[in-house]
Amino acid sequence: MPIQLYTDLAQAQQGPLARVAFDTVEVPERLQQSLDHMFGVGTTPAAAVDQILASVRRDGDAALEHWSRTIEGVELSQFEVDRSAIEAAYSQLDPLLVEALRISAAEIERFHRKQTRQSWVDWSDEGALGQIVLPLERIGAYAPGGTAPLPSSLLMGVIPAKVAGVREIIVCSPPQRDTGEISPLVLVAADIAGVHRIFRLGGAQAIAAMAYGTNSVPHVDKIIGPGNLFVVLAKKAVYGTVDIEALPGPTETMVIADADANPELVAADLLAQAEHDLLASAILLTPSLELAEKVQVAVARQLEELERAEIAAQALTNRSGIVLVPSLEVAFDLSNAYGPEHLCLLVNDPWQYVGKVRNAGGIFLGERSFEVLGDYVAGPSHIMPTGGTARYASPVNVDHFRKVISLVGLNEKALQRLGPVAQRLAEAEGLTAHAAAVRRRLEQ
Ligand SMILES: NC(=O)c1ccc[n+]([C@@H]2O[C@H](COP(=O)([O-])OP(=O)(O)OC[C@H]3O[C@@H](n4cnc5c(N)ncnc54)[C@H](O)[C@@H]3O)[C@@H](O)[C@H]2O)c1
Ligand SMILES: N[C@H](CO)Cc1c[nH]c[nH+]1
Ligand SMILES: [Zn+2]
Repeated sequence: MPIQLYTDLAQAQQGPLARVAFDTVEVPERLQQSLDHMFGVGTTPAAAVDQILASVRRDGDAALEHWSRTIEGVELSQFEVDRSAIEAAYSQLDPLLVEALRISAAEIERFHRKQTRQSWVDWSDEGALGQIVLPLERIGAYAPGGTAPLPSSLLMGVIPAKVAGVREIIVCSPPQRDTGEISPLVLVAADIAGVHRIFRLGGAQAIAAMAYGTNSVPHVDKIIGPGNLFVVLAKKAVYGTVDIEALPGPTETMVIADADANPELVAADLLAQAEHDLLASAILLTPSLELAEKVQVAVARQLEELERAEIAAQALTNRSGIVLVPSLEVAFDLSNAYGPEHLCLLVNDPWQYVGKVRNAGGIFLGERSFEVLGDYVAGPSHIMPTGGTARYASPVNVDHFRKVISLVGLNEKALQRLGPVAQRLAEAEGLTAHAAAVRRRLEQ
């Protein structure tokens, strides 16, 4: 069976439910072979990423050319896509597909327009305090495209930035191995989303280019967007030089299902996310042994029909499983400890469980409100935290593209009330210049 059934909870906690840090993740054989080949035998993903980042920082465009040749297998002398290629991309797509991208973009925009946060100033007889809310100046969005171009991820990252009012949005996405070009789907999505500049760059080298800047690629204030292990490790490493929104890495789905769930649909939802990446994870928690066994059989059968069966099968073996739990209560405890990117509730009356969820990127309620709808058109950004980071991180949203400046406009009355307090605290900290700045005013 391609997906293991765990009837022993302790075993599941050592297996698929165990959280492994991004930089110590067990590397699938196929990936290790490509690392051995390009970076030397035994190189870890983290060491490869460090090497890429250091060289782009040092050698700029020359390093980008080198890594595009070595990793992507394409010769690039120009990284930026010009306008004519974007216009040509429209003619390569079925108009119905362009329409689907537009509908998706409109739904994402509609959802994110709800996320309003205004500047405010609060006046009183002591003067005013407030906050100025400003959009970031320039952000970089990463649109994945290694194993498949993901125009949906571009829309999910860029549209919230647009709604926030970011002045300049650049995008990096990997060139396709056969053409050396970004997929027309991604180019059209970028145009619909209102991207300003787009670069044919993938993986850690794309993240390095946007973080440090090169002659061709401007450095940005913040990098957002999902990606594979290389993208996640690179974003983690450049944090501080730039901001990042979170660490949305290889897709994770956790399904909690009861005995009444439809095993064919549960299997379909697990496979839909397993097909993303060798390191994707798809986990079912259920108190019903009958459902667990039916899902196991359905996964095996449906897997055979998939074009990406090889990737999905590896993901199912590596980091996935069906776990028999004593009760739904225990399922929610396990889910909160794991903090999945997606939590799908295929149970009777799913709304009654929402209050039990403390850690998850997104909750999908019921059979008709499944994750693939969220992947494309529901409205919330599908860029969600993975690797357990849902304990503290959120899906991409408008606030990721805004910053706050505090406003302090106090008057004499406030000085008389608060000045002595500040002076006392300054003296307690041994900061006599601070204390003097207060005292001089109080003595005037
Ligand atoms: N969490 C989320 O919100 C979310 C959303 C969408 C997609 N995803 C995830 O995004 C990922 C997309 O992955 P992908 O691989 O298709 O595309 P990708 O664009 O993220 O990564 C491809 C790039 O990885 C680099 N790379 C690949 N193998 C390498 C190697 N051996 N050494 C150095 N660099 C290497 C290459 O530069 C390549 O262009 C998946 O894991 C998917 O699950 C996550
Ligand atoms: N499931 C992914 C988020 O983890 C997003 C995606 C893009 N395309 C299809 N699915
Ligand atoms: Zn998906």
